[in-house]
This record gives sequence, C-alpha cells and structure tokens, in this order.
Amino acid sequence: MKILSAAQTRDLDQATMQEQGITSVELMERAAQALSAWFYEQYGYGEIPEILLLCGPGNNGGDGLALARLLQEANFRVRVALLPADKHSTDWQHNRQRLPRAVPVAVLDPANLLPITKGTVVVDALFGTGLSRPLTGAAAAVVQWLNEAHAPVLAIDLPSGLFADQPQPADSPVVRATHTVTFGLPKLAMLLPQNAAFVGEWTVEDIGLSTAFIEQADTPWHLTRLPQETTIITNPPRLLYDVSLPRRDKFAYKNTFGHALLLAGSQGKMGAAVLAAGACLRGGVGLLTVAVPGGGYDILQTTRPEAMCLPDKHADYITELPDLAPYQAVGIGPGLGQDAASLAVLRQLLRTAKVPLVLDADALNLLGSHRTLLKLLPPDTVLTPHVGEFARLTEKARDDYHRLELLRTFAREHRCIVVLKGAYTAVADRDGQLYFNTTGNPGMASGGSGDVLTGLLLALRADQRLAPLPAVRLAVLAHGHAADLAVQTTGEAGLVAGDLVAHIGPALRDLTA
Ligand SMILES: NC(=O)C1=CN([C@@H]2O[C@H](COP(=O)(O)OP(=O)(O)OC[C@H]3O[C@@H](n4cnc5c(N)ncnc54)[C@H](O)[C@@H]3O)[C@@H](O)[C@H]2O)[C@@H](O)CC1
Ligand SMILES: [K+]
Repeated sequence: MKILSAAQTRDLDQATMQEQGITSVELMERAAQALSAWFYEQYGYGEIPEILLLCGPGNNGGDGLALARLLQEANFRVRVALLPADKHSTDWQHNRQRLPRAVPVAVLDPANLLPITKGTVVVDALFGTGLSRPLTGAAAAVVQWLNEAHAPVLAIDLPSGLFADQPQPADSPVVRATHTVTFGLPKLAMLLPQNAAFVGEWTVEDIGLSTAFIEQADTPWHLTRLPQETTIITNPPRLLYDVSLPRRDKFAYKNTFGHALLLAGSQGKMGAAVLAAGACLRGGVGLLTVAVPGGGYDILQTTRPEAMCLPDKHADYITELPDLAPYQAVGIGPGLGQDAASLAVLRQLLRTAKVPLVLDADALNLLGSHRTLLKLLPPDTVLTPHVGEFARLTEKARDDYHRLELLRTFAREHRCIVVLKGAYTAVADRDGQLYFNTTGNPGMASGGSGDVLTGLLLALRADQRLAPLPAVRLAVLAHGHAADLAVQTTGEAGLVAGDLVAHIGPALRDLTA
C-alpha cells in the first residue's frame, strides 16, 4: 500500500470524482458516512454521549457539518461550534445549509471559550490536509482550549495543526486526538513517533478513492501489511499479499532453503545467539551452522540440537571467521561483543563474503565506531539498527522526518537494505524506497526481540526463492505478526523474545501464498 503526500491526496480526490462521475459533495458524503459508521460502532449500543463538532472553514469543516447531520438523524445529541472565518469552501456552505435547524450552532469566540462538559465527545473538524501554515490566532486558541479540556477527541482525517507529510515548527499548536479516522490511505505523519500524542489510535476508512490513480502515483513511501481480502468478491475469498512466502514444492530439497551461518554470542550473551538461532530455524532455513565462542558450545548444542555448532578457540568471544564456502547467507552481531578480535572477523567477513549478509547489534556498533568499514559493505547487505544504533552509523536526527531522509540517503549511498526498528519499523532499500511495517505491538520492547529478527532475516535471505527486498519485508512483517499472535496469550508485559520464536511458524503459515 502507498502513502501519498498532501498534494497527491488532493489530486486523488479530483481523480476519483472524474473517474466515477461524482461531485465533491458526494465524496464528502461518503466521508461523513464512514465517520458516522465509526460512531455507531463506538457508541451505538451503550450510553450515547453528547457530541460537540468543531468545524473549520474548509472541507474538513464540511466533513464535520455533514457528520453532524447524519448523527442528528441517528438520534445522537449533537452541537456544532464554528471557527470564525471570512470565507468558507463551497462544500462547507452546501453542508451548512443542509444542517437541520434542530442542531444548535454557535460561532466560537476565542476570547470567551466555555468549559467543555464532562462526558462530551469532541469531533475535531477544524483543519485536515488543506493546512497550509502553522495555526495562529483564533485557531491556535481553540486548539489550546480543546487540549486543556482533556476530552475524548475524534480527529477527522488529521488532528488539526498537523501537516500530513512534513514537520510543523516545535510549539505550534496541534490537537491531541484520542482517535483519528483518515480517508483512503494513511498519512505519513501518522507513522512517526513524534506525532503519536497528536494522532492517538488511527484507522483508515475506505471511501472508494481511485485505485488507478493510486497505482500510478509516484511516492517513496509504502506500507507492508498482512494479506487483505480483495474488494472483488470471489468464492472462496481471495487474499492479496504485499509480500508472501512461496509454498514449498512437494519435492523440496533442503538446498532450496539454504545453509546459513550465524556468528553470535560472547560470554554472558549466549542467549542472543540461542534466540537468533531459534528464529533462523523456525524461519525455515535448510541448514544452520552457528559459530560461537568456545565457552558457548554446550549451551548452543543443548538448546538448539537442530543447528550445527563451530566453537571458537577463544572461550569468551569470537576470534575466527570460518571458511564461508558452504553458506548461502551469513548473519553476524547478536551478543557478539566488541572485542578487537571480533572486529577483525567482521572486517574479514565484509571483505570476503560473496553471499547475502545480515548485520545486527554489536556488528553495527563496530561499524559505527569504524565507519571506514561501511565502504566494504557488499550490495544488498541487511542492517538492522534501532534509532540509537542508526545515529551511530550516521548522525543524530533533528526529528523523525529528518531521520527518514538520513535513512533513505544511507541505504542509497551504501546500496544496502536498512531496517530501522521501531513502532512502524521502516525498511529502506538501495533505490530510496521506504516501507513501513504495520504488525507488532509494544510487548516487543524487551531484550532479545532484535536477535529474533536477525535470525528470521538470515533464514529468509538464505531462502533461494526470495529476492532481497521481499525477503526483508517479509521477515519484518512476520516478526511483528508472530508477536501479535503471541501477545494474545502472554499479554504485552509477559511477552518475551522466546515467545516470538515459538510463533514464527504460525506467522509464516499466515503469510504463505
Ligand atoms: N477534497 C475532497 O473531495 C474531500 C475532502 N475531504 C476533506 O477535506 C479536507 C481537506 O479540505 P480542504 O482542502 O478544504 O482543507 P482544510 O479543510 O484542511 O483547510 C483549508 C482551509 O483552511 C485554511 N487554512 C489553512 N491553513 C490555515 C491556518 N494555519 N490557519 C487558518 N486557516 C488555515 C485555508 O485557507 C482553507 O480555507 C480533508 O482533510 C478531508 O477532511 C473529505 O471530505 C473527502 C473528500
Ligand atoms: K481535523
């Protein structure tokens, strides 16, 4: 799925109207219907709250007015408060006229804003994708008043004051919504941690926007999602996959799934090696060999009998690079430590490897402290930094937008695939495209989750049937999906990395086309 800019979103609306022969008022009505459906779902069966709709002068305000009418017709108690303005959009005027007289309408007086009654649900229909500058004056006063009321807020399309695709100045006012309902496609702003407090939970409502326009639209931003049912009705229902694992051939041979080498572990950090090895095995690798410090031999052989083990001559950390000839992919980093001897192993690996590499954890820290090594990265090497590790590889980002630019530039410059781990893990490829992942949960924020991802990536990079980028997107999607399956029994606090390993099998089964 793509993510479009604010300008492309406006063109998408126009293209939809032309393609389907509908007016903008009709499109607005679809948006309002989707919003009213959201209200039925939330409040249809319980106590019905009073709803206060704050409407701005443009089409976002128009959505609010149309929604007020639909909610009033459905017997919700609604009130409308308008932002003072000289001009209103045509569709705003249309929906203002259609608003039943029974709905109380007031114009907000920024100098005299009355307290919001407890229990009222507020709809933020002040500004959406048409925001052209940060909010000041009356609009800023209203947003500040709303935020101070701590009422539940549903934002239409975007929380007012938030730009869809670029940062707003620090301290410029933005509505803090409890929930945002957006139309057609998510906006880039919704995926960034710096905006989480404004956006709240978010959902995307389908209002039948032109798929032909979306398909041809040029954008670097994409989403990777679980399989979706097609909108074309088929029997049995057909699933559409963003990325998928190919079904295994009946006569499959273990070479197809590759022989992977994992270099991991040091004294006190053998758990990282065990977790990564487990994930690689559950990820379907044909054969796995794990190179560990001598002191880790018994641990690995006992916990993962399916893997072969190469003990290093040093008891506490890895000092030797095994002969690479037998392997189709190599992973290095989990629990590795940063000893000079391990640095030499990493350098030699980068110099000699002819097969896909996956670099994580201490391998990234070593790269960060010896940046000349970056020049040695073979094309399509996979790096899996979290935000701190990424800053060590590049520079400290000013904000989340800047970090995305650094990420795309880094991946292009070094012709590698970078997996920036976070709430919407971002995968950047050598062409400058960026894919946000949509699976996973906060239970994954605990030790070992990253080691599991490394192992899974290694398995899918060793799989001879998958190209580099699809393999990486699939690994990230499956990793988050495994966590979403596991959390159903463990809860978020109780989720540990071992649970992720245990759920990789079912996660990959769901992603097999
Ligand atoms: N175009 C369409 O066909 C559809 C639009 N929809 C809604 O329309 C919204 C976009 O509507 P618009 O393009 O009219 O834009 P908005 O309603 O977001 O805001 C535009 C208005 O706000 C003013 N404005 C912008 N920045 C301001 C600022 N900082 N301070 C004060 N005033 C400011 C503009 O001059 C203009 O009057 C979407 O977010 C969505 O909610 C939906 O109804 C779906 C269909
Ligand atoms: K809004």
